[in-house]
Amino acid sequence: MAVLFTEKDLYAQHFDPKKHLEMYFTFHPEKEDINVLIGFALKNLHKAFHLGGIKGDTLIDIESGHTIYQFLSACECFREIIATGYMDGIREELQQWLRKEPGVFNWGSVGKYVCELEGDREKWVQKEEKVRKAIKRVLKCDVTQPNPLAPLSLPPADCVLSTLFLEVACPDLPTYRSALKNISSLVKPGGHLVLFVALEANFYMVGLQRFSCLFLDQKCVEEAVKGAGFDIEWLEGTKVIFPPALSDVKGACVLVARKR
Ligand SMILES: C[S@@+](CC[C@H](N)C(=O)[O-])C[C@H]1O[C@@H](n2cnc3c(N)ncnc32)[C@H](O)[C@@H]1O
Repeated sequence: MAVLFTEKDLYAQHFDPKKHLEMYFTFHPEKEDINVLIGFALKNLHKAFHLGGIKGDTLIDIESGHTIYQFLSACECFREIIATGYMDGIREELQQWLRKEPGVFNWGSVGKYVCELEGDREKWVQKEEKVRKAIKRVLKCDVTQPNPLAPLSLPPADCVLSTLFLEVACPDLPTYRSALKNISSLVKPGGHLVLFVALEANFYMVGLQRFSCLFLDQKCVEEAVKGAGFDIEWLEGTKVIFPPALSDVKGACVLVARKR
């Protein structure tokens, strides 16, 4: 029997953000396979923002969820970061981290890794504050809408970022392509799109709950990005092998594209 693609409702009811962070976002010697994926993302986001010179006034992150690793390099390059999320509960998780509430996830191991890439592992405390200061707003976002931030209408941003999101939210390629076009409307001509994508995956687990992924190869992603009005400047890919019970993901890529 065909497995149905995970709908939003299942995320609202069964996605455990704390478990997700514990499982996928702690550097641990015993989690070498998972470390490869997060390490790859951090190195390439560092390459895009710190070394690549993508900078400007505003960066919009599409479906930040409850994570902040995607801001660790970008916070040095933008005056304002707008975080977004579809679900109230998930946006609240991020707000709790911003308010430094007790029990929030400790991003120390991930943060220190990025600080080390920037030359000083010990500046993590300052970096954490910088991320908090840079995130000026946390907005509702729905990528199925032509203006994903409706009813707000914001000036087009210098950069739109999205990490590990569209492939878990879009059940098929037409929906994926259309969501990328909707996201594209938020970027100014000449502005950048930065994507971190899980490739060739059908599912990933959070605790005992299975969540779907749209199976994408690199070519599908490249074509969708070009079709949404961007020229790809660079793309870095890697192979990934996870414990089979956790996810059947085979690879990942970070790409940087510029809007025509
Ligand atoms: C794997 S997390 C990605 C979050 C973060 N950007 C990251 O890099 O880890 C997936 C996020 O997508 C959201 N999501 C999943 N399906 C969705 C859908 N159909 N519409 C809107 N959001 C969805 C979930 O609430 C969750 O926050």
